[in-house]
Amino acid sequence: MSKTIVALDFSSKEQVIDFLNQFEEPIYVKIGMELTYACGLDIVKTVKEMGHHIFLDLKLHDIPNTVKGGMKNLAKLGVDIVNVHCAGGIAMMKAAIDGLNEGAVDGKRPLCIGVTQLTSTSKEAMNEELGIPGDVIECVKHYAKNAKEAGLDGVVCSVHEAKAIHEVCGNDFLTVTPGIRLADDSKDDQKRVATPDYAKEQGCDYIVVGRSITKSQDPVSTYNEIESMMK
Ligand SMILES: O=C(O)c1cc(=O)[nH]c(=O)n1[C@@H]1O[C@H](COP(=O)(O)O)[C@@H](O)[C@H]1O
Repeated sequence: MSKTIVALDFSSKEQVIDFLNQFEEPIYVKIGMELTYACGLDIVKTVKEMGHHIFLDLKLHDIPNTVKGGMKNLAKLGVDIVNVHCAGGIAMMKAAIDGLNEGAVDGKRPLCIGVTQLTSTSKEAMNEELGIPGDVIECVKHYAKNAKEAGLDGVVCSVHEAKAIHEVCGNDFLTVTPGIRLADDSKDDQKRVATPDYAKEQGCDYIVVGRSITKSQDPVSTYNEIESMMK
């Protein structure tokens, strides 16, 4: 199974198909809000029929009853991973799992992971704008413990917190890490970034990579290079 999840941050079905047609084997992809809001959830069916694994990244964050109902319907799509914001709290995360179990296809629900602090958030922004004191790693660990208590399968965090999360929540608890940059890439809007090599060293279960691959001159060779660093 691939360790690199490619973020399909495109705005049309044609762009997605052209991009995916370059790959000879199925890969792991992430369908997020840009693509879903452009194409609707039909895009999930299209990508699934091409044989790819899917992380459906809609980051649910609402009252427990609404998240439960939303997850029940998302579970029916037969994707591999879905997510919520840990900031929604333990009751909301438990409701997400209940909804996924209710909607599970053939008794198998998607994995559910919780977004801790976005990788675009710096310590300064977390302290001053969000009003959360302390170091990012403390907040991320706290959210990860809540996610585990609620029955989630793992969290989204930066590479810099993955090791600490495995220590606190166990090695079976998934760490999915965006904010991946190759040495010569710009950071763009990301703040807590790291290379694939460092992600491997820190024991990240999956890395999420968008622009470094989708905007590469040769996406397939960049993907292969990144994937080989994670093996
Ligand atoms: O949930 C996510 O996937 C996510 C969480 C997070 O904290 N940071 C983050 O960048 N992401 C997603 O990961 C992808 C990163 O894209 P690039 O910065 O282009 O590699 C985007 O699709 C983001 O939506």
